[in-house]
Amino acid sequence: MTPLGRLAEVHFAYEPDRPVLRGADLDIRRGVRLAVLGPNGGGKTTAFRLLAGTVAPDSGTVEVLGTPVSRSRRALLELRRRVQLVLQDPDDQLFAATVAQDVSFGPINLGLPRDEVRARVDAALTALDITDLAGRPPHLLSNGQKKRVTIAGAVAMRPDLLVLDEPTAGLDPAAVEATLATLAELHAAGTTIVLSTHDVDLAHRWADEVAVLVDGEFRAGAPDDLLVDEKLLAAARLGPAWAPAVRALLRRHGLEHLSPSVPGEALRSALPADGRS
Ligand SMILES: Nc1ncnc2c1ncn2[C@@H]1O[C@H](COP(=O)(O)OP(=O)(O)OP(=O)(O)O)[C@@H](O)[C@H]1O
Repeated sequence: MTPLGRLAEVHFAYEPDRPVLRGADLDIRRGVRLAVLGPNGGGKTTAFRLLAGTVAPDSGTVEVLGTPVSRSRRALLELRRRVQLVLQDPDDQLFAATVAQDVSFGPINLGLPRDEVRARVDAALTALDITDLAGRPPHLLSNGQKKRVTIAGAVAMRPDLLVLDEPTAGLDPAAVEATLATLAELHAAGTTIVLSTHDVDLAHRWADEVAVLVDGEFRAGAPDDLLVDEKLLAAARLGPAWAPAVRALLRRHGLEHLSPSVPGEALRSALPADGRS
């Protein structure tokens, strides 16, 4: 089946002698939750920008639904319906006088009727739990609130593929959980989601697939397989993950039905007595 998004043998450099992607291959299957991990400056944002058509590869192909991404005006407008990229820093994306105006910008640009725009904006603000912010100027919001507004703006476009650059960076733990819960709802509603993160445990518990970007190339696979590879994690400057280790421990005790993300008390009461001390 044609993947929703694909990078094949992609080479890319902003400056000729500083390659960022060096033959990168990545398939994004429809319906997947894919976490992309890698060191600072590794090229995660760049790969996302290629998918969104804001930069073009030096060689290789970038495709969305089997069609090469073209940067003509018309093609980019069509691409915006399919792929929405939420940047890491919300200040790079927010510019309207109010939150509601900001979220309505994309749907208005699509030329949708006014009622449809209003319905989409209402639905997006509700999905992100920010209806109370609708009339506020974005620049007066906290970073976490701004992040939710930028995600709402992308959601209002009803994309097939939602790409989020470090959506949980800088959020307090409750906001991280709220963001993940929202992403779970969007995913359940049929959106394919790709996010980047430096948090291996978050990737492990959230993603169906992970892709680790090292030396300009992706290694992709199942979280349980890839995120226990200490050499790979070290190469990607990522810390060792607790979750895969806990899962292995649970398996050893015949408790594989429990999730490593089960809160501590439930886990303790479920562990055999010798594991409790
Ligand atoms: N507009 C630009 N012009 C020149 N170099 C750039 C530009 N944008 C990014 N780079 C360089 O490209 C490389 C990859 O950057 P990119 O932002 O894709 O990495 P990243 O994996 O998203 O990093 P981080 O984890 O820090 O967000 C870095 O070395 C960066 O300095």
